Amino acid sequence: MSGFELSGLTASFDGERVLGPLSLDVREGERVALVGKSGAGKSTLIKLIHDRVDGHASLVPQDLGLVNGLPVFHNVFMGQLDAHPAWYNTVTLVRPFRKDKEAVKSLLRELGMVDKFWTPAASLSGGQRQRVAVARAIYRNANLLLADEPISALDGPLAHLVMKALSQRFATSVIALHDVEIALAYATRIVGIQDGQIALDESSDRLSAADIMPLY
Ligand SMILES: Nc1ncnc2c1ncn2[C@@H]1O[C@H](COP(=O)(O)OP(=O)(O)OP(=O)(O)O)[C@@H](O)[C@H]1O
Repeated sequence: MSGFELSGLTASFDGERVLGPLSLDVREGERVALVGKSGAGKSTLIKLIHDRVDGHASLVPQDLGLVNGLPVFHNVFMGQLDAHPAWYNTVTLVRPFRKDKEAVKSLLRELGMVDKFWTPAASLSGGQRQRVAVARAIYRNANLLLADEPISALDGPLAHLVMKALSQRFATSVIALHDVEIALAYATRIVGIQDGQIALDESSDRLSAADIMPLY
């Protein structure tokens, strides 16, 4: 699965509708940025898409979902847990295979994190944790990327490094981004969420930051 066509997307909390009903079709090769103010419904939409594509996506959740007691290597390896039999994953916990170590190392090198290979996730900074979650999503190697604010803890150059790595690896993606300039630079399509509805849906080359600001 890479693109998708979803309709009837809704979410409610405590009986109150916070999202939808809305439809979202994403074609293969589209890079969609979800923008909108805090609380608009971006995270909820990403979670719904993830549920509806039945896990056939690489996911960077907002809470990252790292296992603090495990080193960076194992956290990244987790991206491919379901690609291996249980015995392989159990052996990897104690004595990882060389080919997996090399593959994870090369990814971490690209993200400027190779020196943290054996560092427990609990000892990482916020930006380092974010890059581990990004590495895990890349390592999973799905055809679709779903990411919720994957660069919110990164400074300018690192934010660009991560966005470039994600753009190179995933032809099709839906990424919630609070940085409008980055959204315009990396996405092919901007979907603006306001009060749980799609308030803007436009090709990014037809938009400027000023067109997006009314959403905030
Ligand atoms: N677990 C929850 N329980 C109750 N309400 C929730 C829950 N999760 C989200 N909401 C509500 O749903 C709405 C949409 O939240 P959501 O996290 O999707 O927004 P967002 O656009 O991702 O915001 P942010 O940019 O701050 O992450 C908000 O009003 C929020 O308060």
